[in-house]
Amino acid sequence: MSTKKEHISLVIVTAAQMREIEGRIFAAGMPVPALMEKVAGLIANRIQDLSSNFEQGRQGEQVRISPPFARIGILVGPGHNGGDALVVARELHFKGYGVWIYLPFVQLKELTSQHLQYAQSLEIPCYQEIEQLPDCDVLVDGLFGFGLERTITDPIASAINQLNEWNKPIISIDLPSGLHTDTGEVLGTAIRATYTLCLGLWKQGLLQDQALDYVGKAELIDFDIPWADVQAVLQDVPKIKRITQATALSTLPLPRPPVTHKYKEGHLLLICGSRRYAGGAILTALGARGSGVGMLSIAVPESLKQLLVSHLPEALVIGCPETETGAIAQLQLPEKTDLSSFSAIACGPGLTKDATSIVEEVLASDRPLVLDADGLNILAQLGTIPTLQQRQATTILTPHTGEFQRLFPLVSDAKHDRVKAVQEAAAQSGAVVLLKGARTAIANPQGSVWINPESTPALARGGSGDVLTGLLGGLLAQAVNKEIPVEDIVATAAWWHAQAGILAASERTELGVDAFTLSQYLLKVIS
Ligand SMILES: NC(=O)C1=CN([C@@H]2O[C@H](COP(=O)(O)OP(=O)(O)OC[C@H]3O[C@@H](n4cnc5c(N)ncnc54)[C@H](OP(=O)(O)O)[C@@H]3O)[C@@H](O)[C@H]2O)[C@@H](O)CC1
Ligand SMILES: Nc1ncnc2c1ncn2[C@@H]1O[C@H](COP(=O)(O)OP(=O)(O)O)[C@@H](O)[C@H]1O
Ligand SMILES: [K+]
Repeated sequence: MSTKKEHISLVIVTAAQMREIEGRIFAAGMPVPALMEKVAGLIANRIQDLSSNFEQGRQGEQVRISPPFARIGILVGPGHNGGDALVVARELHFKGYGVWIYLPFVQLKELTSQHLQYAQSLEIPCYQEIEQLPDCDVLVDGLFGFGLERTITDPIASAINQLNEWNKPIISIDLPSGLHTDTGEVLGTAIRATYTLCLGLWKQGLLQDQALDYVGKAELIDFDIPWADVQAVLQDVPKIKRITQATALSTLPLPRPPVTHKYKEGHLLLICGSRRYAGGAILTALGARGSGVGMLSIAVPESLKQLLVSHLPEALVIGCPETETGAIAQLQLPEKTDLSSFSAIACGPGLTKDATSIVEEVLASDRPLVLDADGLNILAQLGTIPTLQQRQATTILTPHTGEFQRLFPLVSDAKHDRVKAVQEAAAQSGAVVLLKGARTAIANPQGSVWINPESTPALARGGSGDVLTGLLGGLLAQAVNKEIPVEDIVATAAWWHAQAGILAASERTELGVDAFTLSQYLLKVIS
């Protein structure tokens, strides 16, 4: 992959940014029709590749969907998304497919109207009513792209609902029609795509959790947007980027220097577990082990010590005095050790809310700190923003949506726009915030955001977050004294964790990825 292509695959844009980039290309002399022709030609080729893979059983037989058998329905909207679709219709017609157009609009943009006129001159049938569209093998959705700003109403809304009910493969051009380009919100109703061919640059809405039921498998159609134009538009605004394998691997502590020792490779202190939640401590520790951290110390209630030692013989397990309820009552570190002895601290999984004083103690330390689970619930009780304002060192918070709402009740709704919510939370708290979900989003206080674009619902399972906390803590400890931005390390952990889930699910199904198994797949991702 060329450097430019690598850069392009990282970028995430809003509709306004895309329009500005597009405007620069046109202002530089690229004719609008030429760009549409180029883009739609690429889409038509990709649809040809994809549609040959859709097989449909008819009376028990398997039929390959390729010319001259294939019947393709093209859904055309009034703007340039519809223009793209009409060029695709024409190209597929010439390739020998049976093509039918559904176009429920009268007012079209000029270029779209010209393409319609030509398609009609080729005698490609065109219908205004969805009922008239013959039975098709595949539908191509060019109703709306990034120009959609208003809620879709009838009759288009009913037509979209009906198209979804047909259960045919649908390939959406740019984004599934009906999704808000930035938030991924459904504007009334939306096409449920099998594939989404995103044009030029990734649109932010495609990476928001609420869009995922509609997006299907998403891929980027690169049409050679000049990098200078992307930079010119994006340089002054907070950068929102996709985590890729290349970005994630670039911050891994590999290769190790030949001359080193265990403390140089990071010393992580985990503080986790209670009598009630013993397993969470083991899973967090296994995540930390997976990170390769040089030295691992684990503070647990005394009654869990033997259990932890038997699972992690390499770790230094610190048994602490416990409360009546079996939570850690006091951090009793070994002689000559205090919190400043550690490269990083990860605190929270399985603590219960009875460990408030422990969380206060780590918050008061000058060490980089990951807070998760009960660590976050306790922070919320202490008062997130005023408490974090006292901290000088790095803090990383790793909430799921429920924890996020408890931590940041005044931040805008994380269900509506996760990217905006995580940006606001990081800006207000000064922490790096990782908002868990199907598309985990990570923000730093300056507004930079990483989004993890690939994961698996196999991870929606108790304990998988504990593995992430340990893994992240281990990577953070190894990065101490290295000049890697903290949010990049957090992004690497999120990517690694998700990839382990994907790999495990591919070998064991989505039901086979318990948190222990997940921890065992971490190494396989990078080896
Ligand atoms: N960027 C690039 O580099 C390239 C972009 N390209 C393509 O252009 C697409 C963007 O095109 P676009 O700007 O024409 O907008 P698009 O998404 O087709 O829809 C807007 C139309 O819908 C209408 N409309 C809106 N809401 C509505 C509603 N609720 N119900 C009914 N109507 C509604 C709205 O009408 P109006 O608001 O004026 O009434 C307007 O006419 C982009 O996604 C990509 O496919 C490529 O060709 C080349 C490279
Ligand atoms: N639908 C999903 N798709 C992908 N990843 C998911 C999904 N649901 C949850 N996850 C991931 O699984 C992990 C769950 O963490 P968390 O909610 O803290 O669980 P626990 O506290 O039980 O360990 C997070 O990393 C989250 O991003
Ligand atoms: K579309």
